[in-house]
Amino acid sequence: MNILAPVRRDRVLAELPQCMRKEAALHSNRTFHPRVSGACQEQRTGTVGRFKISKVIVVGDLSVGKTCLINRFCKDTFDKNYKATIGVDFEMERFEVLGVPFSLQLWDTAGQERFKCIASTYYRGAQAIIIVFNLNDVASLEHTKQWLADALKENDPSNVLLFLVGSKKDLSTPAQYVLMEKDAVKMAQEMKAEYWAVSSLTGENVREFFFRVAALTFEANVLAELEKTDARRIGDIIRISSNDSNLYLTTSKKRPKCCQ
Ligand SMILES: Nc1nc2c(ncn2[C@@H]2O[C@H](COP(=O)(O)OP(=O)(O)OP(=O)(O)O)[C@@H](O)[C@H]2O)c(=O)[nH]1
Repeated sequence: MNILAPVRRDRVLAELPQCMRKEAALHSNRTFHPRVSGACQEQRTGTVGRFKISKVIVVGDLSVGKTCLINRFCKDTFDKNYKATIGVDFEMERFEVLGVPFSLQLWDTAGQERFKCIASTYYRGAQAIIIVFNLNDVASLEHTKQWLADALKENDPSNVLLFLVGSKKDLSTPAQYVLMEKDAVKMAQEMKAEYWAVSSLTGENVREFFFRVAALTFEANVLAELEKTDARRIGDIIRISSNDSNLYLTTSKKRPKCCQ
């Protein structure tokens, strides 16, 4: 029995959302990996779509706009007053990707130094890390390296997707933005992260960004699931062939003379 309500119609992804900048993207393919779309069509996505909830953590300096970013996407609200996050908070978002249900757990963590030790205990097990900086504050971009290093201490770097997000785009003039973007794209390339610029006040790029996070996390999950199935199959083949050779050995007495 399915006790969950249907996925909201505006959380249905039928195509791969595109990156913002090709130079700083996790990949710039136009469509989902063919193995992933094939597996979805044939309903061979294993635990993805049934039990799997992917954890996404959002880190970055205090007041860069992490809570506002999550609230704009999940609740379509914006609060102009600053209320520090104490420790952590989280929101669940359900999607449907290529017909398969998929859930993200978005963890909003505290940027204030005094709450950092509480927040960092929740970093473990992330499948995606979103590092937020303020597009109008160069220091917050510089600090993203440290936020990433801290988050990666608790996670396997080869198994996690990274996103570098510049916030408060509405507050920069076009000229200021162009300058900041250059540094941000360079930073994203160094980190092997995908770069986005957003405004939670106007909503610019917020939905596009989270759709991209959901799609790429989903894609990585399904590929991992397919690799597990491949490994199991290879294991079976090795087991069967070793059983065969045992059979061969036990029946070796019957081998024709020419083979002995
Ligand atoms: N103009 C503008 N202000 C924003 C935007 N995003 C956030 N703010 C403001 O920036 C302040 C901090 O936002 P938060 O989302 O609370 O920041 P945070 O990163 O969660 O802060 P901590 O919880 O301390 O880590 C608030 O006053 C927000 O209204 C934005 O896109 N544009």
